[in-house]
Amino acid sequence: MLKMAEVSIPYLSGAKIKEVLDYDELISVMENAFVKYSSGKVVQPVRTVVKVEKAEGFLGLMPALCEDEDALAVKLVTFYQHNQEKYGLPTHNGIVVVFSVDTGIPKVIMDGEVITTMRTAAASAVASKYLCAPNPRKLAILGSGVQARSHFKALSTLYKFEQVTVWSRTFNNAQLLAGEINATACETAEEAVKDADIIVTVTFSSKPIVQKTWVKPGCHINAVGSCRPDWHEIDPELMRSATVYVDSRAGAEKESGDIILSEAKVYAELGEVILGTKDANRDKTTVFKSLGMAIEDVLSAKLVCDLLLKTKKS
Ligand SMILES: NC(=O)C1=CN([C@@H]2O[C@H](COP(=O)(O)OP(=O)(O)OC[C@H]3O[C@@H](n4cnc5c(N)ncnc54)[C@H](O)[C@@H]3O)[C@@H](O)[C@H]2O)C=CC1
Ligand SMILES: O=C(O)C1=NCCCC1
Repeated sequence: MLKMAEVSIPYLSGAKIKEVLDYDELISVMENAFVKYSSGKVVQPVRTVVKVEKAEGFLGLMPALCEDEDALAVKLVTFYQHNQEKYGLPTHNGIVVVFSVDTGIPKVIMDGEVITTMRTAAASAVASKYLCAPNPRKLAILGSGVQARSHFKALSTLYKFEQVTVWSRTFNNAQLLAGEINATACETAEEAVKDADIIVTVTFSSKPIVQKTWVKPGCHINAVGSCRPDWHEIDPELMRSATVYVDSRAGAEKESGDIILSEAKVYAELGEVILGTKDANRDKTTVFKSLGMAIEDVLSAKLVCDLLLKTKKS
C-alpha cells in the first residue's frame, strides 16, 4: 500500500466523465442515494457555504460518507451567477475528491461540473417518477441554462412528452433552447406552465417566477434553483398549498428560501417515499424542493470510478 507522500493522484476530466455517465444508470444511483440518506446510512453535514461578496458568488463544501457503499468523498463547488454573462463561463464549477474509506488516502480527483449537471437532473427524474401523476404529457422548463438542458435530457429518458415549453427571462435564450430540444419558447412563465404536468424551475431568481393560480392542480414541480435562504422561485401560497418533498430536511430548513420564506411544511424526504414510509401524493400538487446533497455526488463519483478505473486497484 502506498503512503500519501508516494501517491500521484489521477484527475478525471469532465469530458471523460461525460463519456461514461448516462441518465438511466444515474437515475438508479440517485434513487439509492435518497434511500441511503433517509435510512440514516449516510454521514452528511449540511453544506458549508462561503459567500464571495466581490463576485456575488458562493463556495460550497459538501462531504459525505456511506460505509455501506464504501464511499467517502467531498465536492467543492462554486456557484457564480454572473460567470456566463461576464466571462462566458459556466456558473457552477468544482471538483470531487474521492478518498479510500479504509486508509483515508485520496484516490482520485475529478471534475465536479458534469457530475453536478447530470446528478441534479437525475435526482429530479427520481422525484418525478415517484410524485407526478401517471403519463405526464406536458413539461414546462423555466430557465434556459445548463440545468434546463440536463433536466430535459433526464426527464426524457423516463417520459415521451407531447409538448415541452420553455420560458427564460431573456426570450432569445428561451428560443435558443427551444430550437435545440424541439420545444415551444414562451414569452411569459404563465403561458409556459399552463396545463403542464411537470414543471422544472432552474433559475437564479430571488423572487417567485411561478404563481399558484397558473398551475394545474395535480401538477408536479421540481423546484431546483434559487438555493439560498433569501431567494425563492415558487409563490409562497403555492408552496403552502402543495405537498412538499425535499432531498434533505436538514438542508431545506437551512438553505431553501422556498421553504423558509413561505413557512411551508415539509411533508417528507424523497427517500422516505421510496422506502414506503411516506405517501407519494400523486393526485395532489407536489413540489420537490431540491437543494442537492453531497451523497448524490459521492455515489456519482463512485460510479465514475467504477466505470473508468475498473482495472486499477486502490
Ligand atoms: N438543487 C441542486 O442540486 C442544484 C441546483 N442548482 C441551481 O439551479 C439553478 C440553475 O443552474 P444552472 O442551470 O446550472 O445555471 P445557469 O447559469 O446555466 O442558468 C441559469 C438560468 O437562470 C436564469 N436566471 C438568472 N437569474 C435570473 C433571475 N433573476 N430571474 C429569472 N431567471 C434568472 C438565467 O437566465 C439562466 O436561464 C441555479 O439556481 C443553481 O444554483 C444547480 C446545481 C445543483
Ligand atoms: O448541490 C449542488 O451541487 C448545488 N446546489 C445548490 C447550488 C449550487 C450547487
